[in-house]
Amino acid sequence: MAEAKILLVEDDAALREALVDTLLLAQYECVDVESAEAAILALKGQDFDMVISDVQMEGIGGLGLVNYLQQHNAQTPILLMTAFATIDNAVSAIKLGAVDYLAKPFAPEVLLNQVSRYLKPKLIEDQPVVADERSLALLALAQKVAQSDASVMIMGPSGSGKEVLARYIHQHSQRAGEPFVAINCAAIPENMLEATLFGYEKGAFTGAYQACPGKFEQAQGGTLLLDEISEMDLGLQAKLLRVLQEREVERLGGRKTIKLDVRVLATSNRDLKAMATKGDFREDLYYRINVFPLTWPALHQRPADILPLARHLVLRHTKAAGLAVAPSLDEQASRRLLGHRWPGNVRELDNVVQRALILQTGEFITAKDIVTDTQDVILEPIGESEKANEPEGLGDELKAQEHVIILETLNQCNGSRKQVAEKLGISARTLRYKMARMRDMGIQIPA
Ligand SMILES: Nc1ncnc2c1ncn2[C@@H]1O[C@H](COP(=O)(O)OP(=O)(O)OP(=O)(O)O)[C@@H](O)[C@H]1O
Repeated sequence: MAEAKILLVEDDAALREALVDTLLLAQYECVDVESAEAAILALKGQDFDMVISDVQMEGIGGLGLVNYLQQHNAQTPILLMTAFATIDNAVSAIKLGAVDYLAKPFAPEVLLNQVSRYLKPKLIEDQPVVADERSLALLALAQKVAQSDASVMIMGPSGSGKEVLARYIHQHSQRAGEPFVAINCAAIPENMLEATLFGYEKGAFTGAYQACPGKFEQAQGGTLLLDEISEMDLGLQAKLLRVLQEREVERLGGRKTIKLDVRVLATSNRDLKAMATKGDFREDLYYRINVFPLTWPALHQRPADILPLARHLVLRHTKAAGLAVAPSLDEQASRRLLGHRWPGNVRELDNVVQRALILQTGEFITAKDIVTDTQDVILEPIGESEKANEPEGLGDELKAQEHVIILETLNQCNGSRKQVAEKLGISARTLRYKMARMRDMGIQIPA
């Protein structure tokens, strides 16, 4: 799926870091360089949807870069920034082909307003929403695996997002333009699963009034997801193994074999290896499908995902209901979400969000609107004694200390993200995510 990718050119390192933060938080992908020359090299190696560049830099500078773009990438919009906001500069930049001009200093919203005129934010609708380091690593791995044609076994507890990850792999694979077909092996009656998977000819069984292609054929050229594969009976597992080995399928009651070009993904929330050891799942099928295993941790093991996911789900349901404005989560509601253990994972969070949208009034979702699957009463706002019992009590305190350390170091380093990351011994990317989460919690971060 296309993502908006921006090339940022700025020779002031601290400002560059701050601008990258602003763009990343607004869901844009961003590559940053410190000169127009480096920008030209980057433009030769990859495609960008937009360039944002300083004007006054050593070398050919921003105006030289506008010239280059006009000659080589005329369709890529370039937005310029300069500390010397003279009307002359603005006029010459626009004459040369820049789409617009920002006078420094400017607020992050001003930049984002300008950018959004030329680009749509990254599509998040079908994409997994993640912020926790563990989930980010999983997604990066999934993206790599997507490039190959290997079978992937996606594991994780119920409702953790296995199907979302399967779609993500398909969308990032060479097969993205071809069909993605999912079949839930647990939801289809045992006696129908074989016909549904492999298809059948007219008259193959009572009720087969006309021929019907199976899911394998429907996924031709694309990806087939065998959801909850652990629920398939052993007899059918043997037939599935044969289809995967031979790469061809024969419809029930048919004589013709049909060559297949299908990538197979499977999911399970049970321990398939243990099932195979006990003889409840075919070991040979297990090894054929488990070429690359990917596992979602339970939601409570990736707490940084909870609030971004909740916001995403609020937006999704508000949009589906045709409402123009989505309510925000207030601090107490956020604390309650972070304090819950989420046995039902993201699906439970989805239910909780839907309930909250029914219960809430006004601009905010408050703690009393948060009713988890194990509750049947509307709660009072969290009191001090209750807070002490929350599993995340200690976590919150540590987090608060971390926030103070980050803010103090930012002050000491005059806002230079690079120096802060070095001083704290974390990567610039980790720092960005930590700051993003702090902003999400309403903490003001100096520019
Ligand atoms: N990372 C995510 N980003 C956005 N939505 C998510 C994410 N993870 C899960 N969801 C949403 O949560 C719900 C459950 O996800 P999904 O069906 O992928 O889980 P699952 O692990 O396949 O569940 P099951 O084990 O019951 O088959 C869906 O509505 C899905 O859109």
